[in-house]
Amino acid sequence: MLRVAAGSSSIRPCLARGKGPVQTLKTYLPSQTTPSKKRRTVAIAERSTLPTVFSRLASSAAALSRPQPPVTHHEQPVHELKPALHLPVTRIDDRKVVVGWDDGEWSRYHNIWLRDHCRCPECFHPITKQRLVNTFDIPADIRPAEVNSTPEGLEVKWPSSQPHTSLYPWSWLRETSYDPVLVPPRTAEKILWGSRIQQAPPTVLYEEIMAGDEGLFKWLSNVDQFGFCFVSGIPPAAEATEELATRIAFIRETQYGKFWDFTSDLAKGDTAYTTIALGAHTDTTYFTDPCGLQLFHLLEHSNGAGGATLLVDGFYVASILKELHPAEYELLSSVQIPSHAAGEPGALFTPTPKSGYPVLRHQDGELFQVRWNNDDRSVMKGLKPGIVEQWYDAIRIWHKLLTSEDSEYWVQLAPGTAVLVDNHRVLHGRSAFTGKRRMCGAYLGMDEYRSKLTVLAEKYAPTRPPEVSQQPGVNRRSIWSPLL
Ligand SMILES: C[N+](C)(C)CCCC[C@H](N)C(=O)O
Ligand SMILES: O=C(O)CCC(=O)C(=O)O
Repeated sequence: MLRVAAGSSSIRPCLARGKGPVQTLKTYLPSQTTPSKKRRTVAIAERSTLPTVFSRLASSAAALSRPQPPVTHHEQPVHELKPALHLPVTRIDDRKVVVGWDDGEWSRYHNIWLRDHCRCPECFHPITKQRLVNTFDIPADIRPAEVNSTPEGLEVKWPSSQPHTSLYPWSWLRETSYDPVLVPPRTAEKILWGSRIQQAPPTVLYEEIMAGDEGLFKWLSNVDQFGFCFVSGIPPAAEATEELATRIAFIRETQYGKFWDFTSDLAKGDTAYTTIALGAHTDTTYFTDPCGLQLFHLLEHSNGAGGATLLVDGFYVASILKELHPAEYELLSSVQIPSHAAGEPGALFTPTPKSGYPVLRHQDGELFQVRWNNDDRSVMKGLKPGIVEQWYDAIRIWHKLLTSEDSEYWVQLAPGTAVLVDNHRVLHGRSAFTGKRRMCGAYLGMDEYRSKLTVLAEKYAPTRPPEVSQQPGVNRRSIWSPLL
C-alpha cells in the first residue's frame, strides 16, 4: 500500500484520488471449474474456533443448483441437519487434494506439494526450520490413501508404501493457497514524501533505541515506511554512532572500510572524499547487491559553510514519473545501466551482470528498488541505437523530477543527529562545502536490516498468533509462520 504524505506534490490531485499511487494487487480470477463464489451461509449455530470453518448451506435452492463436490465419508449429507462441528470440505482429486472453504472458495494442492511441505518433526526440523524430508524420495505420482478434516487441520494419510501422516493447519493452508492465491503477499505501507516532509521528518531518540528493542523497532519501522529516519540525542562521537549502527546488525564492510569516518582528503578514490557537491544518488550501484541502509552522522564542520544533506524519495519521484511520463518510466524500468567504482588502484567493482540493472526495479509489477548514480554510471554500451535519444530524454525528465523543489528535502545535519537511509529507495546527496567537515557512518546489508525488522515485528507487531503451539524447548517461531 502506497500513500503520499500530505501536500507532497503539485500533481497530488491525480494522486490524491486513490490516496496516492496505489499498488494494484493482482486479483485472482478463479478457473471455470471453481464453483460459484457465492457465500455459503452457516446453517448450524455451533462454529468451531477454527479461523475458517466450512459451513454448508442447509436450505437455499441456489446452493444446491451449484455443482456439488462428491459427498465424502466425513461430509454431513444436507438432509441430516443435526448440529455438528463444520470443517472445510476436503477430497482427493487424482493428483491434488481439494479444500472447500466457508466463503465458497476452493483450493487445490498438488499431492507432491503437500508431501514436500509436511512439517512434522521427521520432515521439518522444529528448531532450525529446515526441511528434513528428502523431496527427491517422494514418488512423483504420490497420492494420499486418505484425507480427513479435523479441528486441527487437514490430515493426510500417505500410502503404506510411504507410510506417513501429515497435518496441515487450516489457516496455513489458506495462507499458502496457490491455486488460487487467497492471501496476497503483505507489503508494508510506504508513505511517499516530497520536500514538505521537512515539516515533520520521522525521528527517534537515541536513548530510546539504545534502551531496548521497542525503540529499535520504532526506528526501523520508520525507515520501512518513509525510507529514512533521524536519530537525535546521539553523543557526538564515532564510537556511539558505530554502537548505534550495530543495534541493527553487523556492519557491511566495503572497500571504504567497515565503520567509516571520512573527510575531504581523497583518502579513498571517490568524490565523497572531496568538497564538491554530490547530486541525489544511491550508493554502491556498482555492487550486484547495493548496500541496504546507510547511516550518516556529521561529527564536525568548522571554518567553512555548505555541506547540507539532500534526501529525495525515489519511490515518490518514480510515482510522479509513472503518472506523467509512462513511456519514460518504462524505459527507466527496462534499460540496464552499467556502473563502476574504479577510484582505488587495488579495486574495480562492477555488478553481475556487467550490463547492470535498470534505474527502477520491479517484482510482480511493484517497484522495489531505485538504483541511480549518474556519476558512477559506466559507458552505455548496451543501448539499442533506436532508443539512445529517448533514453537520454527519459533520464533528463527523471533528473528534472529528482531535482525539483517539490522533491528535494535539504537538511543541515549537526553533531548529535544522524540519519538512517534506505539506500534502495531514498537518494541522498550534499551541497558543496568549505572548511573542515567530518562525517561518519556505516553501510548495513538489506537482508540484515529486513531480518532484524522481521524479528522485531514478530515480537511487537505479530500478524497472527503462532498457528500451533511450539514443541517444548524450541525457539518461539512457529513452524507454520507465514514468513517461512
Ligand atoms: C559512504 N562512503 C563515504 C563510505 C563512501 C561513498 C561512496 C560513494 C560512491 N560514489 C557510491 O555511490 O557508492
Ligand atoms: O558527505 C556527505 O554528506 C554524503 C556523501 C555521500 O553522498 C556518500 O558518502 O555517498
